Amino acid sequence: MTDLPGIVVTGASGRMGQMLIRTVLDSPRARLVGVVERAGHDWVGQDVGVAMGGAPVDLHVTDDALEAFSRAQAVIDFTAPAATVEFAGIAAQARAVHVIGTTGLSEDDLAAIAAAARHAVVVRAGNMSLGVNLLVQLTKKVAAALDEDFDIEVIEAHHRHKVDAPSGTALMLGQAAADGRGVSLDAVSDRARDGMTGARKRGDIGFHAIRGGDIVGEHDVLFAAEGERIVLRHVATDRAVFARGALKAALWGQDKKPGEYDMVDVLGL
Ligand SMILES: NC(=O)c1ccc[n+]([C@@H]2O[C@H](COP(=O)([O-])OP(=O)(O)OC[C@H]3O[C@@H](n4cnc5c(N)ncnc54)[C@H](O)[C@@H]3O)[C@@H](O)[C@H]2O)c1
Ligand SMILES: O=C(O)C1=N[C@H](C(=O)O)CCC1
Repeated sequence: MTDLPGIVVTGASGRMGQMLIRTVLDSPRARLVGVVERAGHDWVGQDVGVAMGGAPVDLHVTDDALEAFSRAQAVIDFTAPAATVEFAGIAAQARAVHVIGTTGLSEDDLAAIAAAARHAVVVRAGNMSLGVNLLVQLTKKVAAALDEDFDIEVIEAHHRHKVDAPSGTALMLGQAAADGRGVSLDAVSDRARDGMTGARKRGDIGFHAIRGGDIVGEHDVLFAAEGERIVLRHVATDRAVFARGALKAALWGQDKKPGEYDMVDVLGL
């Protein structure tokens, strides 16, 4: 039992944090050795089982990431960009696999994570579900097969609390479409249409973000031409799909060399 990889979950009280804690506690392949929340949060110091509204699990929420990570083989982190950058440095110091689900990371954030990945395994993906990572591969193939007579638009929908747009998943899908076409996403990305925009530019990849209610995550990649269109769609109805993927990544990373990996590597797609 004690040989099972020890996992720390950060952002314990969050939507994903709670889902991850349940997933690790229920897993026969890993043990939960720490749960981290931001300093000042009222969960800090509480038994996490009780804080989540259930029975005690004899594990208390801490704001001391350094101490928690030092006892872990992997850290699963779905928090916020500033926290994730800080955790990347601490996980690298502890030589723990850092599984990053956090989205909305800037170029500077990504550079800091790349620096940490020189010393430890980092697995990062804007979406950890099997379905979306398959959709990424399909998007690349369809984009490669079609020419610019097909306009590509990525449409995503999420719950009202989401703070970043386009979603990490939408950016993965847009990147896959651009890769399939052999173009730079930065050069063709069209993210904001409002007012007298002029006609659509041939070759652009458009992004649209819907926010409302409790939508878990929905993504369409639309290929629209004269007389026909193709829609590739993924609908997540349960955050468990992201948590299962993240735990798989944490276990997969145990015997890998330091470096940056994604879910395509983990799933062997
Ligand atoms: N990659 C994926 O598959 C995937 C899936 C779902 C969500 N996400 C991303 O995960 C992130 C979190 O999503 P959520 O819906 O759970 O958000 P949330 O707001 O419910 O949870 C974030 C948690 O992180 C905590 N936090 C913030 N700063 C912290 C710090 N310094 N130390 C410790 N904890 C800290 C917050 O207190 C909060 O509990 C977002 O970026 C979201 O886009 C990714
Ligand atoms: O709920 C969120 O926030 C989600 N974020 C990821 C994204 O930005 O794509 C994955 C889906 C859910």
